[in-house]
Amino acid sequence: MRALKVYSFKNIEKLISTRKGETKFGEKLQFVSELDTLKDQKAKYVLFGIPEDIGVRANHGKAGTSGAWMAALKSLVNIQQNRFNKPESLLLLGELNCDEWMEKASNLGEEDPNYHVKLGDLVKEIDEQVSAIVEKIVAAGKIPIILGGGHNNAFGNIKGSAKALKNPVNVINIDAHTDLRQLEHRHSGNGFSYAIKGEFLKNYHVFGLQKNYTPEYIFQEMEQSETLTYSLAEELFSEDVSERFSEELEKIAQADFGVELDCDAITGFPSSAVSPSGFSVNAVRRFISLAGKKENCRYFHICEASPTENDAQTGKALAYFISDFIR
Ligand SMILES: N=CN[C@@H](CCC(=O)O)C(=O)O
Repeated sequence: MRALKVYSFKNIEKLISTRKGETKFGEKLQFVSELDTLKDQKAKYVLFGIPEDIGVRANHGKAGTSGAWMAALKSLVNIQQNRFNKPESLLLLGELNCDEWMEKASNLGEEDPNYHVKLGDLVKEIDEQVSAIVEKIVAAGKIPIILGGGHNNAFGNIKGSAKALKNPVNVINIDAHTDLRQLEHRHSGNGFSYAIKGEFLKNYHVFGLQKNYTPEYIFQEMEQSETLTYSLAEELFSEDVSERFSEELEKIAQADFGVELDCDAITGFPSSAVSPSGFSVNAVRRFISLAGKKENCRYFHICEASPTENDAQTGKALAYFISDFIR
């Protein structure tokens, strides 16, 4: 965990716009000085960020997911503390300091024939750190909320949870893509393939998979498997989508499971693979709220958001997802 930057109140103090007579969420968040003391804390949820976009770049995607963490944090600390929002239940752990990896990635030449493979090597290093942090949080009996970063970090989340629980976990992934791409170099499109290979992932459901983004070999692979299932976005659009989500959630939530949200599942959401078609922000808020209430829910990962500079709306949406999950 050499790269974990543990936060204290000082790290967020300047982000909070205080107002007389009101208490902002950031004013009452919990902190810890060392990861090892987590189990003694009363907060149920532990939030940390992964400001990187190396996995996305290794997957030929649009860079920018490294900005999601700060955008989310700025909004989160400024929502209201009130009867609906209880910051005492959330411990702000900090961030995985990705500066060194980001620096190394930017020094790689895109003309290098091994450019993507070299980025993949950096992703592997990030994987190790993410899985070690998630393992510690889950082993302490807490629920990690991970804000990425690319969807490559699903691998570390799943591996860390499975190691802590000593069993493979289930996952429900709200996503336009399966991220079951080939076992080539590590990137944001094959986190779940590697989790299956490592025997960390058991039942996997993709909710909102889009027909236009999925290669035929992945459809075939999923159909041949007993553990991989999907709900097609095109079919969900004409149904009561929350009810369909609840049905799939019931199956996955029979055992320990994680919730993955790839923001490219949301219509027009600034993300690596932004899409003109998808779920509404409000529909996704409902899914998250339903999933967060399940007893077997072990982690929540929000990824692939790619806000532009001074894009407060994206940060707000990310903060709302966090507040919905812990409510
Ligand atoms: N995690 C996203 N994976 C998608 C999108 C790639 C992109 O960023 O454009 C995929 O591999 O198809």
